Amino acid sequence: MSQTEDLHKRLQELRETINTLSYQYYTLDKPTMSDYEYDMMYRELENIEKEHPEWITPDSPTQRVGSKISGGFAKYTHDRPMLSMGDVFNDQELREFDQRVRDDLGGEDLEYVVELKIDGLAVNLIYEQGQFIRGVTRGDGVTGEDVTNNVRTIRTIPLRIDSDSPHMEIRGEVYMPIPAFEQLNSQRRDDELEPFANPRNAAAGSLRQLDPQITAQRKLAFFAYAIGGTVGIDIPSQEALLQDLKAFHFQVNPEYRKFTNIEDVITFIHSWDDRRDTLGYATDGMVVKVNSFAQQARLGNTVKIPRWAIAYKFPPEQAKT
Ligand SMILES: NC(=O)c1cc2c(N)ncc(C(N)=O)c2s1
Repeated sequence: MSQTEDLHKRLQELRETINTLSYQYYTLDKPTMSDYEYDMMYRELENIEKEHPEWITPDSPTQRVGSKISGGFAKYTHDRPMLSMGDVFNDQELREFDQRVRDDLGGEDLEYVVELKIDGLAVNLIYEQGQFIRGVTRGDGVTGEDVTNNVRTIRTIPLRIDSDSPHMEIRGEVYMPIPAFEQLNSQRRDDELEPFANPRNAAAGSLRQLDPQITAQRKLAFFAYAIGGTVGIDIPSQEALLQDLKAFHFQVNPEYRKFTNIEDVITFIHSWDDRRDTLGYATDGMVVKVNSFAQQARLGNTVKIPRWAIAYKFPPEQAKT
């Protein structure tokens, strides 16, 4: 093999290895290499790419932080609308949701998957042949803002996934972990800037920066939880989808559970009443979904919201005295 071919092979090894190390460090929170070794590999990759810019690919870890854009964000229409969700605020309304679902399904057996509702901002990630192509805010559910360069800086979002689907839309929530939020606000107070009111506003403000260098410093993260218009893969249920998203190396919130009746759903929801503030990220409720995608399709959606899911909203947290 020629020296150039050797060098190109080394670049490809470094790119794969560093992406895997980032996944273990940021998504699994299980670093497998010292920072020094990581930095040496990263610098070697940067040096080879400087010598051969023609070898740079969008999924290279050096491509996470792009350049500032001018003139605001382009608009992008989602292939499949990002629906909002009906809200309920008490147990009785959860039981009424369950009754409606069972009536519409003619009394057949069903399962619910219950997930934490992350208090961030919903984004749509588009992958083509496994390559991260575009990140779009939810916007009005039909059209959002193209914030690709900023989404690219989020370390828990893989730049490449192991799928040859020509088009895949992964949906989830960009959020700011509480420690990052508190550190950011402390810095803003030192700089005599207005602190962010809550982690959701901080995440939204950070994702809508025109300069990705600033977004990259805000320590945003992403929980994947849904799939949009997708070509070529057939997933039977929400539980299977969450397992697939995890296999694609997305961060999937681990606090989801599956139940066959609404009383167990209610018990699980209330098990969070006094321990939400131990999570390290902001939540504003729980999402209850019919697990089977076939049953979801039969239940369908109204214009704005699914008939197969409901969001239980936690009561506002008591102001800390
Ligand atoms: N509006 C929506 O459809 C959703 C919003 C959210 C949210 N903020 N966090 C988690 C989930 C989830 N796990 O499904 C959903 S679904």
